[in-house]
Amino acid sequence: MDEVSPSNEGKDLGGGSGGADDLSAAAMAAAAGLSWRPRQLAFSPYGTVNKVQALRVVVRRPLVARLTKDIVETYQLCNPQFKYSEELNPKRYLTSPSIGVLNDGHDNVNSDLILTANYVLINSEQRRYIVKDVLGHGTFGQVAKCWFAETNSFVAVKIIKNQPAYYQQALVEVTILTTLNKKYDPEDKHHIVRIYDYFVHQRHLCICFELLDTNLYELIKINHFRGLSLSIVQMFSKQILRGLALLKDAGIIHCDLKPENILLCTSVKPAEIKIIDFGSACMEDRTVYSYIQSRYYRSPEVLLGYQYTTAIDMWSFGCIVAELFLGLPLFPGASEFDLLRRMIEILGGQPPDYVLREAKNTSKFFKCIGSVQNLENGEVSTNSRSAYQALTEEEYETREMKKPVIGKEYFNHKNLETIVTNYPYRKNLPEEDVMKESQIRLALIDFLRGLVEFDPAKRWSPFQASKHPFVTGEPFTCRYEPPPETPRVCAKSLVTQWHCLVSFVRRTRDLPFHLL
Ligand SMILES: Nc1ncnc2c1ncn2[C@@H]1O[C@H](COP(=O)(O)OP(=O)(O)OP(=O)(O)O)[C@@H](O)[C@H]1O
Repeated sequence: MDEVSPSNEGKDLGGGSGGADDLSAAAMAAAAGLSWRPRQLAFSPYGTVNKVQALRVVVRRPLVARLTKDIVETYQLCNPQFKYSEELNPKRYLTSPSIGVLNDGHDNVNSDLILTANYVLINSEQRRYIVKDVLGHGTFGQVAKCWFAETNSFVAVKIIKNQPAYYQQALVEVTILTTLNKKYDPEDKHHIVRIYDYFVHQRHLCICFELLDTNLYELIKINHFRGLSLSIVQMFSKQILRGLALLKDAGIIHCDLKPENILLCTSVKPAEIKIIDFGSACMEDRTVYSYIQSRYYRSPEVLLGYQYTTAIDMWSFGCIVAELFLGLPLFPGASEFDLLRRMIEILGGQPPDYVLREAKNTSKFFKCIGSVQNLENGEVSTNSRSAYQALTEEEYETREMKKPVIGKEYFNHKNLETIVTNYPYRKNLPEEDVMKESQIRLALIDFLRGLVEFDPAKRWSPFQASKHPFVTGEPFTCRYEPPPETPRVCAKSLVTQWHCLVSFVRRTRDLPFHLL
């Protein structure tokens, strides 16, 4: 599912457009709990201008304004035979390519439904969602901003590609989100996107969500890839942890946690974020896919082909927290070899032997050195040294018959401690604040150490991480010892939800495929 979404691949890590002003406005507003909106754009006959400029245009050009406002009447004055018909309006295509070649001309070559402005999506109860814009594209399809007259509000509708595999996986997304929303978070306190509706339109499964705003990657980009302030990183971390705690209780693994999948809420709740995109998610006891997670946020156990649990989301979370602070990904691996090489260098360690011994891909990245002694309890020891050593670039090339792809270095320092400690302080920060921030940075390093921990069994759970001084704001005095983990709640209701979905699928006459 992932390579799927590797926004990684072409991820723009430098430059970027947009104003730092917007971000500082966003950040300040968020910190103060105030509403913030990015600069708003409007369309005019002179191209795209902001609202203030647009107003000036109208004031200066009354003739143009008059013509545009009463254009039909004006045409009728010129030609009394003129009749206006909406059907004759040129269509504004929102989907590209816009040539209908599949599904009786409704879909393009990529199996995406061809959307135009004001296209109407209709659910099984004849409720209408009017498409106004496209918010984003992904592996699974397109996400459109729609007007839903019944509630007098905008919503986001994910229109899944008309292909069996995507359809089936999207049903999993529906199941998982419905259960999370209804059963585990009825009061909407855990920062998980709300699902409102789902239906089939022209053989496309459509999933209707609450409308959210910019994602965290875009937020960092607006800030020219400079990190966010520590108070904002702390605030976002707390919220994401609430979401991850819920997922753990429900026995669900997100499998694609990354800044692009964490969205700011709309102006109603400006400093709030929500986790989206459960299209790759799975239940902890059904981990069927081995190729998951976007590369920069991929955990060592997934990379090595070892069994995985909800702990893989905690690894991704650690990478996200570091990125929010640094403005750049912590492990921007250009290939899996490069990813592992960076992890080993920055963290100064490697996956534990018990993982390397069992993992399917160990021989791709490691060579076995030294003899391994089996202890009575089944553990393996090499007198505290590992029995495995990571391959050098040359050794990898000899084994794989190709050079490993190595990406650019973004940090001047080599390990986590020095990268965080030496990250430039904000300009003109008073000496006293520098001292305070340096203490919080120490807390951040300790926090990250518990998250980007090679050993999945030692990696902190959401509950354990949420008690860390970096999150609670308590003074950081010494290395954090996490409290014992709380017992897991059984995720029975997912099964119930799955049965509801099966009956939905059987009931739906418009179904394109025999799925179940
Ligand atoms: N609820 C929402 N409100 C606003 N925008 C949204 C919402 N959900 C999704 N989007 C936008 O649509 C994009 C694609 O959505 P999503 O990640 O769910 O699709 P996907 O096909 O699963 O993507 P991926 O290839 O990353 O797995 C997001 O990056 C985001 O910009």
